[in-house]
Amino acid sequence: MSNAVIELDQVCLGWRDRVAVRDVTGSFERGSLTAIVGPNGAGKSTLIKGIMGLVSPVRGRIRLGREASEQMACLPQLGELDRSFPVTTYDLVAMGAWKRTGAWKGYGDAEHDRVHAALARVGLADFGPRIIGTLSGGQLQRALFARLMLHDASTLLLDEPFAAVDRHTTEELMALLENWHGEGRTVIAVLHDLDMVRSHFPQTLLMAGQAVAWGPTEQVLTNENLHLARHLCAGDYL
Ligand SMILES: Nc1ncnc2c1ncn2[C@@H]1O[C@H](COP(=O)(O)OP(=O)(O)OP(=O)(O)O)[C@@H](O)[C@H]1O
Repeated sequence: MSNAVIELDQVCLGWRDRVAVRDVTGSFERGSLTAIVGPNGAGKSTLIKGIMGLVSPVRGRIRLGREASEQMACLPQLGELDRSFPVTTYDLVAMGAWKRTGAWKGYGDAEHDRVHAALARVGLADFGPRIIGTLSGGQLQRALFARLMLHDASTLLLDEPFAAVDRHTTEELMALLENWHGEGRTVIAVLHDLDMVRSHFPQTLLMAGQAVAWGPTEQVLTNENLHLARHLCAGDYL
């Protein structure tokens, strides 16, 4: 499968009797940095869930290369996280090491050091003991980025990583994301800010139930394609 980490072949994904993603074909190349954009309800999160294996295709195939199937990590939408769960910020971040430590092995010094380093890297050095329900939206998003660092995965999927985050935090988290890309990881992020996509993401997949366009960002985010996406998701907006 050439340099593709994830290949989609006429993928259709749905919820009960409703199709949310229709006939998407294409691939994410190893080391690429791709934004998935589109109006509300365009199927962006559903596609991420399909790639993660949380939703099975009703038609078509999603093929993961070996490194993606063994080393994939996801940053979920903030709304999908149960913030009332009584877990500390430290423990939330440490969960990222689960694949290395397993459920019973416990944490060695090296993993403790990694958690502290990740917390410090996202500006939460003193927040380890705080229960996650007491964090602001931006602080929680930083903690989720720290958890992704612990995963140390080669393929990273991020669903609206900058939602509920101020400009300063967005810039810091975007720098982290670009750093992962610079390290050769494959990064896929669902975003709404098209200016940010234009300035930071070389590849874009524009969704509107189906793939309207997929390729180099400047060729995808044309007025014509954006108009078509709005039309296909009538009633919604970009
Ligand atoms: N858990 C679910 N159960 C039933 N339908 C769902 C579920 N999640 C999403 N859908 C439906 O699937 C379609 C695509 O939703 P999805 O969340 O993938 O869109 P999105 O592009 O991520 O939207 P947004 O930008 O608003 O987050 C919508 O019509 C939505 O109502």
